[in-house]
Amino acid sequence: MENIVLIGFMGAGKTTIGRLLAQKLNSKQHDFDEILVEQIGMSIADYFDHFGSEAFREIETKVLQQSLQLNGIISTGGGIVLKEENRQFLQNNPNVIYLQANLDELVHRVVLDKRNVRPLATSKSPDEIREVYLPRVPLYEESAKFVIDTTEKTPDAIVQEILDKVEVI
Ligand SMILES: Nc1ncnc2c1ncn2[C@@H]1O[C@H](COP(=O)(O)OP(=O)(O)O)[C@@H](O)[C@H]1O
Ligand SMILES: O=C(O)C1=C[C@@H](OP(=O)(O)O)[C@@H](O)[C@H](O)C1
Ligand SMILES: [Mg+2]
Repeated sequence: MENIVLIGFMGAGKTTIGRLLAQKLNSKQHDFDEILVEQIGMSIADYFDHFGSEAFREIETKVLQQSLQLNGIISTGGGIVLKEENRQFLQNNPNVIYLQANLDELVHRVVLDKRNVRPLATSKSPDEIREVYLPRVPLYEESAKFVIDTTEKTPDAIVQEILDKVEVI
């Protein structure tokens, strides 16, 4: 099976949808949230505090390069498109899906998600989150083969939409 790579802003559902897709396809999920925490040996929030975002982005790029060699469902982190180098890797992959939602819904989901502390979104105002979001939109668009609007859709409906779009055999 070709891999399927999910990109998009924080709260887009990359982790949630990736998990469901992997179950449905009887495949493995490679989730950046989990892989990065394991590699850095602390929470992402603590890593940002101690070492800063640049160091985090370096590790994230290595994780992307390793993950793209694997089969399965790859749930990236929302900042993966910031580096040109990463965008090129993504453009060379056949099944990169941009999970999109309107900003109000993304903010709402992130605020409600108590399992994850996101240094660039948790405890920020909606205006501050918009400042992070807006410059990223064209980067997600240029990195993806397919775009799926997840606003007001259930995870199951989104999974079905993805399966209708991509070649998974
Ligand atoms: N389609 C959806 N509708 C409603 N809530 C969702 C949807 N997808 C994800 N969520 C919720 O939004 C939060 C962030 O989801 P997550 O999968 O961690 O996003 P990401 O990995 O893209 O940051 C979680 O609380 C999750 O349950
Ligand atoms: O958008 C970002 O810069 C980030 C997104 C997070 O992952 P999710 O998109 O899975 O929340 C995580 O990698 C880190 O907090 C930075
Ligand atoms: Mg995630």
